[in-house]
Amino acid sequence: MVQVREVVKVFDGKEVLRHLNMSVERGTIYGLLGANGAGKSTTFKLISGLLQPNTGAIQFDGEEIQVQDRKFLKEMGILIETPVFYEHLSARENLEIHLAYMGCKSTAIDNSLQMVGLADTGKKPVSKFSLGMKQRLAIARAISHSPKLLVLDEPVNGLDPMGIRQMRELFLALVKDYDMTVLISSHILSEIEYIADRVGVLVNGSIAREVPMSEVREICPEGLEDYFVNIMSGGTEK
Ligand SMILES: Nc1ncnc2c1ncn2[C@@H]1O[C@H](COP(=O)(O)OP(=O)(O)OP(=O)(O)O)[C@@H](O)[C@H]1O
Repeated sequence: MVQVREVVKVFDGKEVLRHLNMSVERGTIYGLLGANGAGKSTTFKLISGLLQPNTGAIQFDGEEIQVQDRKFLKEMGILIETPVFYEHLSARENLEIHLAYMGCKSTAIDNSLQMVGLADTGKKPVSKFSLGMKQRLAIARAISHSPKLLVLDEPVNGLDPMGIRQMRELFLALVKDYDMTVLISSHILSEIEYIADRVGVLVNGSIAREVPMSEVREICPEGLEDYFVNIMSGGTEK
């Protein structure tokens, strides 16, 4: 569904991404890992068409992504960095505005709010939401227009353990029952380990390893955290 080919992204004269290649298969969950500042959010913004690569190309569903083209935006549900809302409006009103922008009917609002556990927030303005509630609303907004691809940068930030578990089940269900493909980053490696089909590790601006989770388990029975630490410390065998 997503093919990133030889992408270079430069900020202030510094190559943040250098010859980045990655591919995300349709109907799977891809976990993108990397240390702070490795370039995960930048990669997600490029794939979402929010940023333009300096060189290289990104294909989505066989077509080259054009930056800020609403045709691509409609196909993607995006949660990158800190989500921003109309704070004086309710969850429902925020989703109405989002769906109007996307050119979709508001019929999916109840289901989206239900899926993230915000069905009972009524007229409460977002300014009175907790951090975790805002994160849930951001997930509801990302899925509300039934995108093909969900791009989720640290989506469980601020969620309590129950919330993390609920969102984990939700992401798995979105792939299984709603035909979505998920691209996700998280520093909580146990979460990625639980849901991802494939992981990519971003080091020095490119993907150092891209492997199925089954291979990670074979190479590193201790789990994804050990696999990740091994790569970060220059390990070659794992
Ligand atoms: N708009 C920008 N202008 C200049 N530098 C930027 C910009 N956006 C990101 N960077 C730089 O690019 C690098 C990668 O940032 P990015 O946010 O993609 O990393 P990340 O892997 O998502 O980090 P984290 O895990 O801390 O969220 C960092 O050095 C950051 O300072």
